[in-house]
Amino acid sequence: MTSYQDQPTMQLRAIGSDPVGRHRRPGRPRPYGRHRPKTARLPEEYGYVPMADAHGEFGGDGGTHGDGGTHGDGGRTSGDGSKGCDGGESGNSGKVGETGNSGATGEGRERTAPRLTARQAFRRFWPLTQGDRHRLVLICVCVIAAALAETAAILLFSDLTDNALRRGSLSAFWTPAAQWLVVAVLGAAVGYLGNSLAVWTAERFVLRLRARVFAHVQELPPHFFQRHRQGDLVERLTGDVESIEQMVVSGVVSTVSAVFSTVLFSLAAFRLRWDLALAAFVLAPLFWLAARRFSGRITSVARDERVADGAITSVVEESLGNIVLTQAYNRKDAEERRLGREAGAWLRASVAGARMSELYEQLVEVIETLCVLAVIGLGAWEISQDRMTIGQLLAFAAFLGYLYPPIRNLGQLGLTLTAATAGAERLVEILDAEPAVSDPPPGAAVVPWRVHGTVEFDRVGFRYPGGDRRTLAGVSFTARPGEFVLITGASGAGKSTVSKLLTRFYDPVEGQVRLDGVPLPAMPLDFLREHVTLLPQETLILHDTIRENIACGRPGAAEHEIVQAARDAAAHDFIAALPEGYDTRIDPHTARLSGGQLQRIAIARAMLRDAPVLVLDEPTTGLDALAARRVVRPLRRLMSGRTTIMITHDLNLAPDADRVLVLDHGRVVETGTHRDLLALGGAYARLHGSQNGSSQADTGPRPTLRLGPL
Ligand SMILES: Nc1ncnc2c1ncn2[C@@H]1O[C@H](COP(=O)(O)OP(=O)(O)OP(=O)(O)O)[C@@H](O)[C@H]1O
Repeated sequence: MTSYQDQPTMQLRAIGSDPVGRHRRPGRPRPYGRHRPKTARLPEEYGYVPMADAHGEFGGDGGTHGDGGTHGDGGRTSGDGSKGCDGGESGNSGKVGETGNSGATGEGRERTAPRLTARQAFRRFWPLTQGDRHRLVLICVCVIAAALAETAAILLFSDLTDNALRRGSLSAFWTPAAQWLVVAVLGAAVGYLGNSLAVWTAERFVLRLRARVFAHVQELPPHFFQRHRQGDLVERLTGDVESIEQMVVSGVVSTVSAVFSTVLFSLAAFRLRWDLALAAFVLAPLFWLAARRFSGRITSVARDERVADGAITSVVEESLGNIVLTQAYNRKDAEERRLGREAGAWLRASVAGARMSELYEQLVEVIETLCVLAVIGLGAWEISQDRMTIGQLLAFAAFLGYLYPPIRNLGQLGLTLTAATAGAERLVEILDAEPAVSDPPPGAAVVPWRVHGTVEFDRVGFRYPGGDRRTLAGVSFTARPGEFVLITGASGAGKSTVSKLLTRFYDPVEGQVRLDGVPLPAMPLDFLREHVTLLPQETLILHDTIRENIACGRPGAAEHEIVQAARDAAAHDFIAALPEGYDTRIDPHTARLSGGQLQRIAIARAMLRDAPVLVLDEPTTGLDALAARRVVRPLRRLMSGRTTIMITHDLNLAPDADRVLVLDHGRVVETGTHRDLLALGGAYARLHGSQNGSSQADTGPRPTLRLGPL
């Protein structure tokens, strides 16, 4: 019979992940979906736990010393607490179970994500492992080989203690010692290979998933972004994406590891002492029951925490984006309270999660103690019957230190998976959001042609998705190549909506919009947007150099073309005067350039694009009179020879228009030239009069935007 005299002295690596964190190092993610550190994962997360952790569950070190995970959590909780919530908040930190609603209490935090089971979430994201499945298979082979090596080492250790140590025979030492060494080297080799591959595969999965979600987000219509806070979307693209990796790649590897380790270690246990092994297994289902009991609550806390993470990012992002408003209106305290509220919700969810994790840990600890007591009880009886020595019993008890972690991990893995579904739900919500428009099916698109620039709106009606009323109804007009059509009307009349239909952010629900007689949905989106340039109300600036900001109008443009576009936009002089010239980095909130200067950079970009149709949405909004005057000249150059649809309240530009359209509650109520409409004395005359402080008095031209020679 095999016997053990002492603890194993060799550092065996127990295989199997430990997702709930008994062996967790500080900073390692908890199972209920707190997002992972941004660095590469620790090898243990793929199923390889170093001896320092595996040791001591039942061995001399005892469980308390191996409790790095607890300290890790503690450190993190306090560290995150400093994010902005005061210590007093922790007094509210919920009891376990009380946090179900905690994440939904803060302002603007909605839970709109669909509910998924872990299985549905897994099925949804598993296809993304395509291309890396052969690596996953190889990782699993490594995991199994490592478990085999571990088992062999356990058996060789028993051989050594039985034959070399107990009998005190050195000659019986050499063969098992050499075999053990070979097994250890092989185990190290597959461990290295498996871990390296696992990190590579997991990171590739994260990369692929993020790219996929990001690509999808970029196709979503404007109303999606109006309904979701930007910070929350950022959180989904970072933290949630990473939590899904835990479910898919690490989840599969950890499951294979735990299952094989459990089976192999169990076989080894039965081989060593079948009666003690039976006693050890009798209470094992309790691990599974404990995990089941906790899974629902952990998912709920995980959801709260993901939502709270998104809310914190949103508040920080919104506050910093609105820093002028904050400072000018003394809103510093209000913003701090806002962040404090969100951070408080996060703290409650986080602390509840940590407590639940800890509760589960301690329960598992008690179950393990019960199992060990069952083994010791049976062993005591065996010893009293002279069928066993105390050394053998202690050796078997030490062996349980290797046997229980993978069994326990099987239960914990369930928790990790259910927790990761919280992140999956939030990503599925994005992925299921439909783009408002799509390219024509392959083969159905019209053949690209040389666009002349005739724009037609033919009885166009439109309602925003989810909107309760029509924004546009029966809108018809035509702008021929080179014509300048000005659209005006009261605020909310539907003017900007016209620009969104013309650039196909949405399709009309009635009627058609056509370019050169071709309905917009019949041409590829890229083709349309190459030929219709939008200069929206807010100046669009990339976080990049001025050169790149202009060049993105036509990627690949030569330097002299960029400079010429800047000259035409009256931007070259102030750009050249900057110390770094065209290499000056700017961003949307840049203080180095004025609003008018940024607008001229946007005009230079449009110049370079050289599209036959131009849509200008309030091109001078937000600029003072001087800046607006400086922008008008380059605008004249830009508009020259192009079909221009200008949306504006500023009727100073109207005398130059070939046609003026007046929109009211989504309908065209008047159309004609500036002079005709003033003479008509209707809606246009009233708008014009209110702008100029007189009614119908001024019928003369206001030569601000003459499209004559440049
Ligand atoms: N994403 C949206 N979902 C629902 N309704 C919307 C959406 N965007 C705009 N609307 C509504 O459509 C109507 C027309 O909006 P639009 O922006 O076209 O008006 P506008 O004439 O350009 O106004 P302004 O001159 O103030 O810019 C408004 O009542 C607005 O509330």
